[in-house]
Amino acid sequence: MSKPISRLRIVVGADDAGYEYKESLKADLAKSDRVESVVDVADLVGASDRPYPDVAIAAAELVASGRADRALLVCGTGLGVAIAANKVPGVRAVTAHDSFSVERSVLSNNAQVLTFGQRVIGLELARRLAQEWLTYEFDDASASAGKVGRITAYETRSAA
Ligand SMILES: O=C[C@H](O)[C@H](O)COP(=O)(O)O
Repeated sequence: MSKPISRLRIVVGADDAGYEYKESLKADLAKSDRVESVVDVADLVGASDRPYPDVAIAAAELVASGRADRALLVCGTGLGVAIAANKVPGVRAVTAHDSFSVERSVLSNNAQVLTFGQRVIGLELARRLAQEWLTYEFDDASASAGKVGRITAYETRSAA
């Protein structure tokens, strides 16, 4: 029997360029039986028009501290929120706009943060990719684990 997938605590966030997609994705996540809870960064930082680095770092810090399992972030391209989230130690954030990359972001890279660009992909594709993303769970016993571990080891060395 396969292991049941964990229910996820997800934080969502967007800047002004990603607001509409974030709202739509948040509503989808709230309805998913794979999701335990959804927190919106805007409710934590007190505004929905914060620059993308503020949003991404606040979300990534929730993931890094263990208060959230994953983050789904949206800006114009998805790139700025990924760059900013990746500055938070322990966080692996990717922009992925296709099904295979979304799958591998979890199964190969154990990325906890997925980002989309509202100005890049259609809403229905973003919604579908977010649903697919929920179905993947990293396997600590997989061949990919050692590779991800080397990223973490570098991070630990460089912080010393
Ligand atoms: O990566 C950055 C995002 O796309 C952001 O939403 C827009 O940033 P800009 O206004 O600096 O282009």
